[in-house]
Amino acid sequence: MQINKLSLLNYKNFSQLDLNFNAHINCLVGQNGIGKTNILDAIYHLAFGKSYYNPISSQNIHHGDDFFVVDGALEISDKNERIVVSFKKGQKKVLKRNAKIYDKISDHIGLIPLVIITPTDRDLILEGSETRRKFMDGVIAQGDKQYLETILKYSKLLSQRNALLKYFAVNRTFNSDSLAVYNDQMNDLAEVIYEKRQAFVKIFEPILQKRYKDISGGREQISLHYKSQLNDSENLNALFVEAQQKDLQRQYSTVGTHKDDLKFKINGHSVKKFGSQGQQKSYLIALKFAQYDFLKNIKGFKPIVLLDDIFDKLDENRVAQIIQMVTHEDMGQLFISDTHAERTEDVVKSSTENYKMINLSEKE
Ligand SMILES: Nc1ncnc2c1ncn2[C@@H]1O[C@H](COP(=O)(O)OP(=O)(O)OP(=O)(O)O)[C@@H](O)[C@H]1O
Repeated sequence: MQINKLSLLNYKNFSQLDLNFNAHINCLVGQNGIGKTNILDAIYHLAFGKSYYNPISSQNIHHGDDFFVVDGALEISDKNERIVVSFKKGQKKVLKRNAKIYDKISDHIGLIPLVIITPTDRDLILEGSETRRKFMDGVIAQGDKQYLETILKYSKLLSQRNALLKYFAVNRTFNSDSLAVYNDQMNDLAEVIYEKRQAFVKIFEPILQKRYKDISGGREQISLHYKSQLNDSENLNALFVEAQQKDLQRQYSTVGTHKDDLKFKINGHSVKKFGSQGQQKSYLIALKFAQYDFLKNIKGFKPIVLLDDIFDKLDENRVAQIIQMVTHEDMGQLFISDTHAERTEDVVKSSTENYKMINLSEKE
């Protein structure tokens, strides 16, 4: 699996850009604000049909223009593939695979397995449960289409149920039958989501523990726990009955798999509350590498890895360790962004000769 060429039209700060990539390691270098992250984000677009950093498509169009195109030439399982994502203001985003338009962008997810490591990953530890759910859903969905469809349906029903609760409050009315319609449908979907998340954590935890051990030298024991209101309840319908008064009062659904979370622990204690900065960073990198292993296992080929700006945010030892892991394991295609060309080249060169430096400052 590799990206051979990327062409951008009116994408963020690039009016037009054509790049050819190395099959192994690509170092995107150049000064701050030159567009290194934007190129990684364009690659992310090819895999997910959307930006990792900015979900508002119109803001990804180059200022002053009214459309963007991200066009990639790839090789997937020894077949040439062309993926094109385009967006015009006021219209629906279009995603094409070999000139054929997808009916739903979600049908594309999983074709290009990809792992992105960025300084914002620390949100996974520091922020609320939504960030961790998104991470978990993203990993599972890349290998399981039915799961993706189920969470999309669940989240649509959740919005409709919340709208109904609001409607009851605004109109001072209540109809248990109409609420039951949502409860029943969400109950069935929640059962699937719960089972698949449970199964995922069971497989993922030992992979994560192994990665953490390799990164930290094996001093501490880490764990990953799936927390769900469904752990202590028969099913979601039972939870809905218990929470009905609260839901009506608050005008939104207070129970369900949209409240699930992942608990990260080191030696039995919360990584967020008790982990040192170094332990938190190691846990995060282990999570991302475990994501890589998990995807590689289910896909049967190596995912693409994007490393955004990690030199500035991680100490050099950790970065060198990541690059070594990547090169020694023959990891597949890797894209690294950094402001310092020499720093990146030195680290990469010490592990492999198979790399390409792409200096964006020279492309201006
Ligand atoms: N829609 C847009 N139109 C034009 N320029 C944009 C748009 N969105 C972002 N930019 C510009 O892109 C630049 C940021 O690019 P990017 O984040 O990729 O830089 P970088 O090379 O990764 O920088 P750093 O080294 O600071 O992380 C900024 O100059 C920003 O103004």
